Amino acid sequence: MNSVGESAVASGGLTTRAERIADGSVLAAFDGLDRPRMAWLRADERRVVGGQVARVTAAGSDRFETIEERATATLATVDTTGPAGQSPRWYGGAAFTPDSESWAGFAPAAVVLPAVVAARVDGETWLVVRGRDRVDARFERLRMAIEGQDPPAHDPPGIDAVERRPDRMEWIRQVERVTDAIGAGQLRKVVLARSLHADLGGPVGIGGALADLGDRYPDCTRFAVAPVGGGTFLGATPEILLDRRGRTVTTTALAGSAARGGSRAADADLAAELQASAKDDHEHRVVVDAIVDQLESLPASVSVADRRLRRLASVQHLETPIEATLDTDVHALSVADALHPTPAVGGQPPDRAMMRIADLEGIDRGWYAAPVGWFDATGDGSFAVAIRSALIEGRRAHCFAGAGLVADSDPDAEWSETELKYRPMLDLLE
Ligand SMILES: C=C(O[C@H]1C=CC=C(C(=O)O)[C@@H]1O)C(=O)O
Repeated sequence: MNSVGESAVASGGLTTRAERIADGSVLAAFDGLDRPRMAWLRADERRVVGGQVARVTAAGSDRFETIEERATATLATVDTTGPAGQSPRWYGGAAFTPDSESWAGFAPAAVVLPAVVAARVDGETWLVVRGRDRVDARFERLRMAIEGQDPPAHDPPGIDAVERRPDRMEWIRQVERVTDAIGAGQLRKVVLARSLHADLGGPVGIGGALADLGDRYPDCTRFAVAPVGGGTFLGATPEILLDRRGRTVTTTALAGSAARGGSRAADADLAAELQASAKDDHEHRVVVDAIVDQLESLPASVSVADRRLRRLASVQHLETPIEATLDTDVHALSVADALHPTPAVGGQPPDRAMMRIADLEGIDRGWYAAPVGWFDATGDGSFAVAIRSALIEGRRAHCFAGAGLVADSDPDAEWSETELKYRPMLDLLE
C-alpha cells in the first residue's frame, strides 16, 4: 500500500458558464486548450477538455480507491454544472502498473476536473468554462474557436527513423520463454508487448490526428491525454474496459487476432480461420472467464453474449460482449480496479503473468494497455483499454503493441500480428 494523493481544489469563488453553442468541431479547439487536456471521442459523443479546477493523483495498489475517495469528496465542494445538465465528469487514467512514473508528466493514476469542456452530444454542441476570473472572455474565445469550424486537417509529420524494442531475435527468445513456461503448466496466458520508437519529420497536430483516427476508426474509442510537463498519449482502441450506467456494466472480451485480407474472399478466409482456430479460441476464453469471474466478485449477475468478429482497418479480432447487473452501487473506478489488467493485456493468473512481463519485457509500458476514461459524481463512467496507442513527445513517437501468448503461439506470427497493431499509429505518422 503506497498511496499518495493530491487535490488542488478551487473551492469557493468559482464561476461556471455552461451553454449550448452553434455547431462546429470541438477538435478545432483541442490544441489550443490549456494542459492538462484530454479528448474522449466515440461514435455517440465527442468531448475535449482542458485546464483544471481540481486534480487528484495516486500511486500504489490502492490508487483507484484513493482517487474515488478524493474525487468524490472534492465534487461536494465545487459548482460543476455540465453540458445539458449532466453530472460533472472527472477525466484521466492510470499507468499499466501501480507505481509507474516513467513517462514524464504521467502519474501512476491521475484524474482532472477540467476548467473547460467542449462537447458534442445528442446532436448539440456545448461549452462549459469554470474558473475564478475571466470566465466570459475565455468562453467567447473558445466559442469562436469551435463554432462553424470543420475538424482540423491532419498533416502527417513523416518518419525519419524507426527503432523496434526488442529486435526480432530477442522477441522470438522472449516468446519462446513464455510459451515454454505455459507448456510446463506454470501459467495459462501472458500478453507480451513491444515498442517502436520513431523520429518524426515534424510536430504532430493532435486535433488533426484525432480527426483522422475518427475517419478510419469510427467505432473505436479515440482518446488523447496531455498532462502538464509531458507529451501526448493518444490512440484509437477497440477495447472497452467498462461502461457503467447505474447498476449496469457492459464490457467486451477482445482477444484472438488475424490480418485483414486484400480481397473479400481472402478476408473471409482469414476470418473463418480465426473463428475455427483452437489456439485463438483458448486465448479468447481465458479473457471471457477472467472478466466474468471479476464481475461476479463485485458482486453482480453476469450474462455473456455470443462471440462475434470485430473487423478493424488492418486487423480482425474475436470479441464477446459481456453485461453485468451490479448487486449494489459499485463505482466505475472500483469496477476498473477489479478488471484491470484483463488477460487481454496482462495474462492468467494475473500475478504470475505480471511477474513474467516485468522480468521479460524490458520496455516501459507507461499508460499503454491501462484504463483511460472518465467518471462522474454518480459513479457512472467509461474506461477504455489504452491499446493501439502512442506517446508523442515533440518529434519522437513511442508506439506500443502486444500479443496474447498461449502454449502453441508462434513467435513469428506474433511478431507479424504486433506489426499490424502498430498500423493505426504508424498510418497517422507516415
Ligand atoms: C495487447 C493488444 O491487443 C490485445 C487486444 C486484442 C487482441 C489481442 C490479441 O489477439 O493478442 C490482444 O490481447 C494490443 O493491441 O496492443
